[in-house]
Amino acid sequence: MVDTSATIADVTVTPVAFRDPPLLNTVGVHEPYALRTVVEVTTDGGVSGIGETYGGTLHLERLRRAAAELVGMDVWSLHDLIARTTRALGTDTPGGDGMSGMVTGSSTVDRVMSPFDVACLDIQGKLVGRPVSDLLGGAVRPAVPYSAYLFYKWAAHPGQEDDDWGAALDPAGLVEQARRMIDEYGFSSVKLKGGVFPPDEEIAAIRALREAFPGLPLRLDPNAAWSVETSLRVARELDGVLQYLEDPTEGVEGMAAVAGGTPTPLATNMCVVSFDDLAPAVERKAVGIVLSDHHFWGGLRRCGQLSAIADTFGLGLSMHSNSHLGISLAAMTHLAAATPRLTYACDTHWPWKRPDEDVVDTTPLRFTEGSVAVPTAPGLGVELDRDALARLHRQYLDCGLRDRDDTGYMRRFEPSFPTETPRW
Ligand SMILES: O=C([O-])[C@@H](O)[C@@H](O)[C@H](O)[C@@H](O)C(=O)[O-]
Ligand SMILES: [Mg+2]
Repeated sequence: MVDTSATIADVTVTPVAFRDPPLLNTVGVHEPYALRTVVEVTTDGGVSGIGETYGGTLHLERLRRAAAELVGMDVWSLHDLIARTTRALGTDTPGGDGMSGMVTGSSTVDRVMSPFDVACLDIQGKLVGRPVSDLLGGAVRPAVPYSAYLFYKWAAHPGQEDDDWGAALDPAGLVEQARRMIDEYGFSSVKLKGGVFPPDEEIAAIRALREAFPGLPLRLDPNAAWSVETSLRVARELDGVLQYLEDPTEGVEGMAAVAGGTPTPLATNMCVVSFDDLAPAVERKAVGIVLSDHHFWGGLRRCGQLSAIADTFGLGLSMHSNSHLGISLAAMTHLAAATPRLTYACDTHWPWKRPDEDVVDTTPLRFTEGSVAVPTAPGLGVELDRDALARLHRQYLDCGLRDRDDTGYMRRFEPSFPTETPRW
């Protein structure tokens, strides 16, 4: 019999930075670099696996604490991973979610253990010669569809030359952005990050997108920038136009009030972000669709548990994304492929990343007709490029950014940029 036993002998935790365009959202604007952390787990037998997560200071410090606790762990034990991460964190304070204030309240243990779960699955796959999707129950689709993720954006970071995408600050600019993204990637669903301009301007943008792309499902996500009343008004105006409306307003109670007044399904990656949030949301009928995200739901296997709960209570599943690199795209693709309930095209910030900046060779992750084929090589199917990792780590050291701060960056250019919620 093949020996598949493996104990963790070493864990490295490396923060990296990659260039990011000036994408606008309700809390501000993306800074010139997005921060991530790459973890590499190596077994006593010399097999290594990789994972990727947020890059903020507090999160990084927690990852390092957890990493030290994992040496000696059996790579097959999810329960020991949970126990060791919990022990490493002790009674830690909340925060460190790496999402610039847009998602709070996710479980710290789940966030910290997530990249290690991915790395352990990568190792397990290599040990048994099977792709990660097989370890998650098997792929139910050969390729995973992703959605075009539109952002209002400036033409350039202040003081820099215009980037390749140019500005998108009105309906025509967004239609042009969507057209290019669809032409290049083949996406067949479209999401607009809203909460940036007054709701009537964003309604006009959705109408322009509907007219330009008649058959494509459309989603709008203002990251809880609206009151219940505004949300109900927007939902009424866009009745029948949206596939779902994502986080129009804050909190389970607010979302329940909106959900009760519109036939448009509501989705969330803000008010249901941990297992503790599920019961109240189900009880209040606050959301129809949960955007899973293995980075804050505890990794790929914990997302499988989320999917079982969604099955039980009839919740739809979609997938959330932040700015990310290829390790996460591979992990998201394996997970989505092995989650029958996940029937919506997943979010991804991928088109906003420059193709020449990554820590893995991204060839296995090419988009065809808006989808990424599930990698079939053992493990995640992507390998760490150590030179590229060193380059992006150097960029992290040099760029000076240590925590995502969309609001602070915006206020350098618009000192009176508002932070009150709801904004409209
Ligand atoms: O990258 C952004 O600006 C997004 O707004 C992101 O931070 C959100 O977490 C996300 O995409 C969402 O769906 O809420
Ligand atoms: Mg969202």
